[in-house]
Amino acid sequence: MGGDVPLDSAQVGGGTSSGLEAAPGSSSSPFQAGALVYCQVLLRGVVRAVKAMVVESGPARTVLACPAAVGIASSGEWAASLEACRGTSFECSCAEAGKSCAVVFYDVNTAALSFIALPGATDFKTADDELALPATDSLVDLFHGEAGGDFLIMQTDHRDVGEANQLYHEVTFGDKHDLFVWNSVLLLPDFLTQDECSVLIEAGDRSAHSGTRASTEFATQEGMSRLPVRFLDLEAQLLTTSIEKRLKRILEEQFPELCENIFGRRHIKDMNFSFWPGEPAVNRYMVGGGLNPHTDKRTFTINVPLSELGAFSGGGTVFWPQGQLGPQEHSKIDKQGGVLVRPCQGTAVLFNGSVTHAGRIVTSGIRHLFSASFNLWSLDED
Ligand SMILES: O=C(O)CCC(=O)C(=O)O
Ligand SMILES: [Fe+2]
Repeated sequence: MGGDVPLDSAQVGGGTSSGLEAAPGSSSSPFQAGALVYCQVLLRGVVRAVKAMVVESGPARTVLACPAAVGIASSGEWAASLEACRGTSFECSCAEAGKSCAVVFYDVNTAALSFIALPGATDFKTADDELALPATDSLVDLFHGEAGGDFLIMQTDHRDVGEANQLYHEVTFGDKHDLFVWNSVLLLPDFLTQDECSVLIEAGDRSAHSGTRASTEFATQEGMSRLPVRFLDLEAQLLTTSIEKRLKRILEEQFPELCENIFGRRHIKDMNFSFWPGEPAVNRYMVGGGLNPHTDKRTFTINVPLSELGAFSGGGTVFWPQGQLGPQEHSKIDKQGGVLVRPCQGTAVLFNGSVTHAGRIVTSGIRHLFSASFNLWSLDED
């Protein structure tokens, strides 16, 4: 099962392009538009070194153009061919007259970039497989024109190449961060298998179609429902019990210090869950559906995207730095800012209950998400 599979990869989502309006080449960013940079990208356990060109740079987030060969296909997998990447890749002209190459745009964490060439980095190429460099002006125009309407996500890793086998990945935001505790979201790739995701999606759909009572707490508008697992069929309920156990096991085995810090003990397998009412749930977002900024008010939240990335557009979870607003001030949030995390199916997204976050509106398709916020308690507590 997913939790027993070695977790050898990780992903980070990018921010919204509109949240990236720092002037190109702004003094707080080391990168200038047009600079060639390198980074590693990760998806489903595969690490790729990538040569990329800066389109817009900012202190925290940078928009990159990458060779289309590292694009993510509509299935959410690496695109094996340009064909598979169609819809997300763009033709642009190259510095050398008369040539063009296909690129994909991504938002990345600026900390993920370096000028140091990475071994085997994927290069920009023309359709005839010749090496070529995109022309900066053409990229900037393309990004603001065709690509700029929506952002694309790069799964990046800003650890050293040698550390690529880490079991989890951390997305940080805000000036200061501390693993899970402050401005930090943890991602566990492949936490659920594809089959497990399907079980929950199908049970959620059956429940939605049969008119089960569903909560719309925090929902932006019609089109979103939270379907409590306790109203789903038995298979989904049993699976959820095993997911709960899997999570405790992984936390205890891989994050003992974190457990001590947040639950007051290193051994948590025997502790009991106290969930937010109506959770665990399968959230179901149809077109127009999303969740307004909120906090989950429990110690710990686990969200797992159940749908494949290609099943919907829009969507993903946006996070805002902590400590800027009081607990009831969500309406003051600049919704254009924030860091978007939009990992692939089955990745567990873990964060603490005081992080403000929102479910970004789905613009096509249907997005399903497993969601549970909880405290842990034990009878032998003082
Ligand atoms: O849709 C999302 O990504 C966020 C879900 C969420 O925040 C919740 O269910 O409380
Ligand atoms: Fe939430």
